[in-house]
Amino acid sequence: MTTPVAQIVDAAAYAQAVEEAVKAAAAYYAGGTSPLDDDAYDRLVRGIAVWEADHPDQVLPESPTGKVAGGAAEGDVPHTVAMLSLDNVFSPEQFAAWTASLARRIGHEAERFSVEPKLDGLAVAARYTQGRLTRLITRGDGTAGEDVSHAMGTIEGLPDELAEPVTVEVRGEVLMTTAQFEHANEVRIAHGGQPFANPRNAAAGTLRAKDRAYTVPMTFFGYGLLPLPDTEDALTERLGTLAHSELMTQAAELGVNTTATTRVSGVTAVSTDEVLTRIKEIAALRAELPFGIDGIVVKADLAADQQAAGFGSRAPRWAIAYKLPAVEKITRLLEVEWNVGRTGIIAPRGVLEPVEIDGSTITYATLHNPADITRRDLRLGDHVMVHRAGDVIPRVEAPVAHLRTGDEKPIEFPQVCPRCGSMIDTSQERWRCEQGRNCHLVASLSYAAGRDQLDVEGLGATRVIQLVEAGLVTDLADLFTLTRDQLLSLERMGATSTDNLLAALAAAKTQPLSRVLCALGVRGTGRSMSRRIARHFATMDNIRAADAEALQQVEGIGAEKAPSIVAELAELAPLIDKLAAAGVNMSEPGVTPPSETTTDTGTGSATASAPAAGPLAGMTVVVTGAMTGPLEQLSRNQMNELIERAGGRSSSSVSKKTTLVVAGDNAGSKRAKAEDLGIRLATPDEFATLVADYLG
Ligand SMILES: NC(=O)c1ccc[n+]([C@@H]2O[C@H](COP(=O)([O-])OP(=O)(O)OC[C@H]3O[C@@H](n4cnc5c(N)ncnc54)[C@H](O)[C@@H]3O)[C@@H](O)[C@H]2O)c1
Ligand SMILES: [Zn+2]
Repeated sequence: MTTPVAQIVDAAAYAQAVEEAVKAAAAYYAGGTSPLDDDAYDRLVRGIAVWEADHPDQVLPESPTGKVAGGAAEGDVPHTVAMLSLDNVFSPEQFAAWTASLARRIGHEAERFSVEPKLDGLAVAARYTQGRLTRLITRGDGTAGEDVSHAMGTIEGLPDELAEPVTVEVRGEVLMTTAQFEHANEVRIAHGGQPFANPRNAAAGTLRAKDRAYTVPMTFFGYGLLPLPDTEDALTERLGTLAHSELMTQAAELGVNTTATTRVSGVTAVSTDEVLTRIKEIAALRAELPFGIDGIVVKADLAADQQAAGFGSRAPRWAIAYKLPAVEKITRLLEVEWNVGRTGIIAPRGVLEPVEIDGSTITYATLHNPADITRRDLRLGDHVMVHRAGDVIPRVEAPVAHLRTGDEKPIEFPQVCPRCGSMIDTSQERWRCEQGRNCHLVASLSYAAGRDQLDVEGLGATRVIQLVEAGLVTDLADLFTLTRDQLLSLERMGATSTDNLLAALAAAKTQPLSRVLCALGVRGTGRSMSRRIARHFATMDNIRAADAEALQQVEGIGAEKAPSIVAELAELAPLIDKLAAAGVNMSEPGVTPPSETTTDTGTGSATASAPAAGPLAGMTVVVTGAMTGPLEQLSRNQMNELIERAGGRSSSSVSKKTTLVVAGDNAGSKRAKAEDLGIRLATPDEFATLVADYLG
């Protein structure tokens, strides 16, 4: 992993960078939302450090470099021994370099290492006097911390009373497990608050908050145990001589939860290679852990090795954090899509400005549900924190509200099911299409009955829903076997409507193959593609007999699309058979089927239909603007059908390949482009004359 650095060009940029970092760190350590994600913050601080190395006489006193918590946290309770931070490495090479430098300091290789997860919470010192928990202190600036004793009793793993009446200080990380975080947000929302952005923020905010009307549990993991001054008992004397792993066992015996209870740590490894293997194992388990980790902490285990290595001003020299890639980044929420699942659940999905998280580019993230969007007050254009770990679906965690410009737009919720148009059941947090599992059926029937497909008049969404709900129709083919009595049994269905619908369905059976194919809703076969396929193959049997290669002879079907069309048609085989059995037309009028004999000769033009005849033969025609005169009533789809009946090919965009542009009233850019390219233009009237023989 590389460690990029913010470029700082002059003293003014330096001062600005320091100010930005100090503000971000202050928000971060107070449990608020920082305008920077961790990567961005680290980049900035590294840039500051680089500039300071070149300009040592211009270092600002408030600079975050070299300080615990970037100097952003403080307190008035002095620590007996400094509570330091950790230095970082990012790769096996950097880690090997660290162990080598450690060996130089100690005078030999470290005897053995303990390997623990780097828990993503915040450090606290818990003071026990004769076994009773008396004080809780944050890390602060390392020399003094804030008294957070009000949180005693709310932290699991940090008992009020130890198993023995000893006077010691336990150090460790306070965090929220995923379950605790979810619970905390529920409670907070119930009290009218905004949900926390992530478990770390939640733990920091909760630990520091005094006088809250409610308490939410957190969890403690100890990773340090030390004597307190002016005490003399048997334990105090021993503590200074114990290895880290032994200290952890001791802490556990006293009743404190330690990192050793996480299934990923407590192991002491002898060699650098073993440590690296362990690091890899822990990293691989990251997404499954019930709490967040941002790295792995490796410590020289033996007290003697630690003493020989000593401390720097910001971090001990006998421990190192092997950082894992950040799983959270800040990016922008551009749009919200509403997807309907198999069971009818309508789920919002955020479209993001692409952002790289842990090596993958993320463009979508789940937004949970509408209530969650409202609670978080998310808006389009917001900067948002996006979380992704392992193979888990990325999710939008929280808006970074103070980065708003005022141009953000509210997120619109759908009023009806975005797939089938039915009502939405909004009684649960997860919205659901009232059609449930039938949503897809309703949507596909409505589509098939649409104007550009089978054009069944009187079969709108409401009627489709009624038929599906009554159990009369379970697939498209069932429409064509509906009886008069069945229809009459439906509510609001009189004799006239029934007869009209039956007539419309009878007419639909005679629609050309191109429309039947389109009605099947095969992906990638919209109106014009269906027409091209139907004109090429002439019959449904021929289409179904075609393999991917044969399909690619149709203009616009490439190597990618062809196999998926073949596969989908194979899946639809029972439905197509059922439609044919119900008497639905399966051929394209006016097209000669490719002859069997030519197929056998394998001349290459095997499945091609006879060269198109008609006034538009060989021409590519684009229609734009409003049609008038004899063409006035024709929809754009009907115009395209007309073009193809007359032997031409219809297209929606003007290019060098275009032969003719039919430009009606208010034709805009397409007409202009045609003029630019010197393409022949025709008025609707001129065109109507040209294709007069083919007008319906
Ligand atoms: N987004 C922001 O604006 C912002 C601002 C400031 C800091 N940060 C982030 O905070 C991090 C730096 O924070 P830091 O200096 O407070 O600490 P750190 O996370 O770099 O490492 C030191 C801390 O690790 C913790 N820790 C967890 N598990 C441990 C274990 N098993 N043994 C020992 N210690 C363990 C301890 O609390 C210790 O104080 C960086 O990743 C930085 O990106 C972000
Ligand atoms: Zn629906």
